[in-house]
Amino acid sequence: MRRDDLLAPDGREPRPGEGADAPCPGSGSGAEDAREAPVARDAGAAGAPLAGEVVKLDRGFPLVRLADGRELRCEHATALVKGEKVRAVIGDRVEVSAPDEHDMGIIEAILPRERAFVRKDPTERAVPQVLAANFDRVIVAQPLAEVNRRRLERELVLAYETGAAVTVVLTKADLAADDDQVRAVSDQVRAIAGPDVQTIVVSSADPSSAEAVRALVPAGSMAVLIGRSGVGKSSLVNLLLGEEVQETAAVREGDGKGRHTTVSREVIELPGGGRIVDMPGVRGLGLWDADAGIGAAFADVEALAEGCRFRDCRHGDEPGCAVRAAVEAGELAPERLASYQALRQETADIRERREQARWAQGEKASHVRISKARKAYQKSGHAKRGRRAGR
Ligand SMILES: Nc1nc2c(ncn2[C@@H]2O[C@H](COP(=O)(O)OP(=O)(O)OP(=O)(O)O)[C@@H](O)[C@H]2O)c(=O)[nH]1
Ligand SMILES: [Zn+2]
Repeated sequence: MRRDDLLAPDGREPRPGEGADAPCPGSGSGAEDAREAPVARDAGAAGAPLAGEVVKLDRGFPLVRLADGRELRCEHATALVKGEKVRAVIGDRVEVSAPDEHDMGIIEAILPRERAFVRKDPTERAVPQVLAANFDRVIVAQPLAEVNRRRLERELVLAYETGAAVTVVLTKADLAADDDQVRAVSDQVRAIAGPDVQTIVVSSADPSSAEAVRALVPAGSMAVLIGRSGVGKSSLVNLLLGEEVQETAAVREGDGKGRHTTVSREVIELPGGGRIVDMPGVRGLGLWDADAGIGAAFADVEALAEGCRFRDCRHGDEPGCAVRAAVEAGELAPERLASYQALRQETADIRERREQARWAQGEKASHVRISKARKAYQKSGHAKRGRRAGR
């Protein structure tokens, strides 16, 4: 997908589905089908496309909520997906048609995204993958008693890169040894996340702990919730809802169906009018465009780097490196510098792969142009005449 697909467009129409009453049920199959109202065929088929928003994505087809609140399963128009790997993602605003002969709607257009959460496609060498669009906040969940610093740094880079507001939620606080551990971990996380990021401690043993999170997702806004499997995202969503809507691991383990991992992505309406997307299955978080994200997540390192003698200092063994000096003076943790350098290297590598891919594609395209030109030439008869003349 082209980068400009992700850029901010103009003013927006009101979000379709805003103020809808019932929260979406869990990811169990079948439940959502019941809510799919048959679309007024003539409305779409008559010409004017219907505005909608992708509110659920699972292994099947996107579920689009139309401006009037009805929901419709959709497939992509062939013209939209031909050649390019364009797919509507959760939060996308789309235009759909509903032709008479189809039992599904057709996504004719995906409107430019105000914001997108993008990672490197884990199955491809140099292809981006958009996971969600048009949200206002990214909530990064980490288990308080087992914070994975490197994963947190990566999650923060990706979250910052979106340009949305960022919050860290430390989950399962009841598993902490004592209040001292809660305070110590919160302080460490604050040091990593930076002074602008709010860090909230929650526990499903204390439902009121989620209040501070709910306050960050006011009416009309949407948050996406990321974090590794089992960190307690679904449990947090249930706390925010005040009821069991998202199925959690414990529920599933109980019925002997093995470890549950949420597979669908859906927009969930919260009681206060805000909306949240539980983003499951985000295991690999390969960086795509991440320069701004790294700059924001490692603002401390970049501020120090201003003092390096060379503008392109890699903070290795260059003379006059202010960053290394800070490490040696004990002002910057060596592992933080190591993370910074590793993430910078990762973006440099992906950039190079993109260049290579672009180059290879350009070569393929010119090959096609040459063989087309050759065929046209041969068809025109010039080739034969040329050959005869050369004899
Ligand atoms: N002790 C304790 N356990 C919790 C808490 N929150 C969640 N858990 C447990 O942690 C496990 C995983 O919780 P989930 O909410 O399903 O985790 P998830 O992040 O949604 O996992 P995926 O759906 O795989 O992405 C379950 O067994 C929950 O009961 C908490 O605050 N305290
Ligand atoms: Zn340096």
